[in-house]
Amino acid sequence: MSHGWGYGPNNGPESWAGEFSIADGPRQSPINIIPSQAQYDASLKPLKLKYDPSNSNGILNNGHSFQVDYVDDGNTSSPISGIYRLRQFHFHWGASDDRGSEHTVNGIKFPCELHLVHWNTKYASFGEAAGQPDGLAVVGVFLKIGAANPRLQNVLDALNAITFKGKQNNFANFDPKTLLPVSLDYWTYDGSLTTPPLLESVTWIVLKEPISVSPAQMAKFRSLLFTGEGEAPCCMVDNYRPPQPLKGRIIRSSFK
Ligand SMILES: CCc1c(F)c(F)c(S(N)(=O)=O)c(F)c1F
Ligand SMILES: [Zn+2]
Repeated sequence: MSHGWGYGPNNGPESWAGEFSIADGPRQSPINIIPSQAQYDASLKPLKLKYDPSNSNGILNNGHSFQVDYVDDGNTSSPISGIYRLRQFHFHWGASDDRGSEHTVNGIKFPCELHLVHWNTKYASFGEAAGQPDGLAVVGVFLKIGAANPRLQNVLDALNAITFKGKQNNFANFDPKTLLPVSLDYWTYDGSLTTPPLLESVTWIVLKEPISVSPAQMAKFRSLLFTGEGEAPCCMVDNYRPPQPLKGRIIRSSFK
């Protein structure tokens, strides 16, 4: 019997506050972004993302999503004001194309959302940074149904080997910068992890421009399982937390 948090009827986002009281905290994520209410901030720096593909370290089905991990003790890249290191990237998606993203824009849900998780190297480790209000920076990228995205294909082809929870495989020399859209215009706000432990340590950087994904590619995401080998299979879908109360926070934009 699998215990612990998840996305099912008995252990999903509405139940997380039972074990993680910060779920009702002042800076929870995701949120609904209303562009007309965002404040343009000319002092926001352009996003400079630079990664070393040789640091990609493997792909893992962690039972909630899948993630591509990066060796994060190498040289640093300075993607956001300060020195941040890429730790991993992962996705959230729906059972159908009408839902799946965590952030929404004017209440619109996208079928999928990519998260690139970075930590602030003013702290000694990811674990320490995750407990600090300025410890993490996550870049969020929406995926929108359209033409097949060739840059996603290497990642999707690797999913066949990690269908079950706990499965991992090599995944070398992948530059996640190739997944980013042309425009790096973004919204930014102070938030949290969107999964337990829901720590309020994330500066969110949500890109305005989505990348494309085809219906067939979305079916690849949905071929994963939340469950392990030998368990009754449960499709890995709808692994997203819905938008949380803004509680007076300001959303800033890097663009007019
Ligand atoms: C604890 C590892 C972890 C996650 F599992 C996670 F889902 C996210 S999220 N959805 O907020 O980007 C993180 F940022 C993160 F660091
Ligand atoms: Zn995420």
